[in-house]
Amino acid sequence: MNIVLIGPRGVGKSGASRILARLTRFPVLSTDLLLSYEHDGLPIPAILRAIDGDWSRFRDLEYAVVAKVARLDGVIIDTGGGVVVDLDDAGGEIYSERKLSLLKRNGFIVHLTGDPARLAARVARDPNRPALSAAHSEEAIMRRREPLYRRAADLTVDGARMRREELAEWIFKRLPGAASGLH
Ligand SMILES: Nc1ncnc2c1ncn2[C@@H]1O[C@H](COP(=O)(O)OP(=O)(O)O)[C@@H](O)[C@H]1O
Ligand SMILES: O=C(O)C1=C[C@@H](OP(=O)(O)O)[C@@H](O)[C@H](O)C1
Ligand SMILES: [Mg+2]
Repeated sequence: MNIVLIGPRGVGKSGASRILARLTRFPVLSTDLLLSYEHDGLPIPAILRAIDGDWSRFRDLEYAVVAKVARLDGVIIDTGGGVVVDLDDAGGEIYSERKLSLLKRNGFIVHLTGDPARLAARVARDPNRPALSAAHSEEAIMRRREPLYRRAADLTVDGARMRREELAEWIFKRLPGAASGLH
């Protein structure tokens, strides 16, 4: 079984993944990093520029990575904040049945949640996070995605409620046996 971290940008998925790796002895695979790996090491903003900012294509590339990584067993999957979405014909974000059904087949989905206003301020300072939309604020996008994360989640926890180590231990205690690294 895998452990899959989902949630908005800046909530602490990557940080929590690293601590969970220590506790479970599972390795971490980041979908964003694997996407970069498959594009000759280009960072995410550069991949987006190379596809002319086409988020629908980005979601297809992300899907291809998810399809591969979800076949592994005994890994922590650190996802990008948009893993729960695909785009409909009008460009609106909808629940990504195709990505989540793959991740859920052999994965325990841990949702980190946090206050969208605080998270939006945190990611605004980070040059490695491309703007998600010219039309909508990061905060509005995070609020709209919240029910999609909840729909996917096996476990939801407020990422800001505890220190990072405490948070990872809180999650670790609630993992099903097969995902705890103890089997
Ligand atoms: N619990 C926390 N308290 C304070 N800062 C945090 C916490 N979790 C993460 N951060 C900081 O927020 C930023 C985003 O964390 P990161 O793990 O990269 O989030 P994500 O992978 O969900 O986008 C980093 O600069 C990190 O140091
Ligand atoms: O929220 C999103 O749609 C995205 C989040 C990013 O990952 P982080 O959540 O690690 O910032 C990255 O996958 C890409 O920029 C798109
Ligand atoms: Mg991350």
